[in-house]
Amino acid sequence: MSQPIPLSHHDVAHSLALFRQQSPLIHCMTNDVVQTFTANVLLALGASPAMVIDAEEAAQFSAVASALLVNVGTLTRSRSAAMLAAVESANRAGRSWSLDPVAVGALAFRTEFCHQLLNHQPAAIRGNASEIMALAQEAVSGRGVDSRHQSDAAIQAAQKLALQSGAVVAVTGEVDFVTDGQRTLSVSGGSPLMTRVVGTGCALSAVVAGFASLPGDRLIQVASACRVVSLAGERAAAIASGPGSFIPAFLDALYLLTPEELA
Ligand SMILES: Nc1ncnc2c1ncn2[C@@H]1O[C@H](COP(=O)(O)OP(=O)(O)OP(=O)(O)O)[C@@H](O)[C@H]1O
Ligand SMILES: Cc1ncsc1CCO
Ligand SMILES: [Mg+2]
Repeated sequence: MSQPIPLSHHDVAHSLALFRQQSPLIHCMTNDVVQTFTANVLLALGASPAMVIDAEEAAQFSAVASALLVNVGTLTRSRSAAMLAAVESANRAGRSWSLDPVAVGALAFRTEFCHQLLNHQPAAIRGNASEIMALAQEAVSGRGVDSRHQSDAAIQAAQKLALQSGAVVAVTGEVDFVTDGQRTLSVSGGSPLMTRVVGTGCALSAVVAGFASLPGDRLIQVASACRVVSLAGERAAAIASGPGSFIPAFLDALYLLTPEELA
């Protein structure tokens, strides 16, 4: 398997232009902590979020939305049934779905559920190093929702997970690595401040779900999602004085990003 190569600026510019043009409708089945932030991130970027969670409605909606996100951060038994119904319906309708395996490996029910979901053809999986290593069943000591591993330590796990599941896998941290199992791209940028507010990873996963639904090379689309978010994060951090002012600056930076300046 090849060494990571940097994502090209030209590819990010092209993907963002396509994302804005298509304005995907993104069905988010996400955790209770990040609902509003996730919706605001998608709106700032020019997509349309919808948080539909009842099992029957979710199955109905995932068949018509552009993309589905499943995030297990505040999973319950009944939510897992609704998520599975939505995933199966998205697959039947030929829609792509993506997974954020929050704290997988640390807790039994979500771990079992995430492994079950891997059999349902996810288009993309986005997690931190602990999560990606747990999902690929590498030896890890998961601590919950924060990663204890440098993302580069998880590259091999990400490649293995991509080959096992067929998904493009993004493992995020100081540098993000995105792989289809054969090719691996690196995305730098971002800011440590992104880890001092809740939900940047979860919102990134919703953006990944949207980009993964675009036509073209899915590896490049998912890496572009990571770059759009890391660039907005680094711009916001440059003007924020702490976590409180970071959030509005981050939404503004997402809104103001243009394909022209990315190229
Ligand atoms: N040390 C860092 N330096 C720069 N950027 C970072 C750093 N750590 C994380 N990021 C960026 O923050 C974003 C979220 O990634 P992270 O790996 O922190 O997700 P996460 O652990 O799932 O977060 P959460 O669960 O709180 O939503 C990504 O865009 C990533 O590139
Ligand atoms: C803090 C927290 N607890 C469950 S989900 C969540 C947000 C994950 O990023
Ligand atoms: Mg997370």
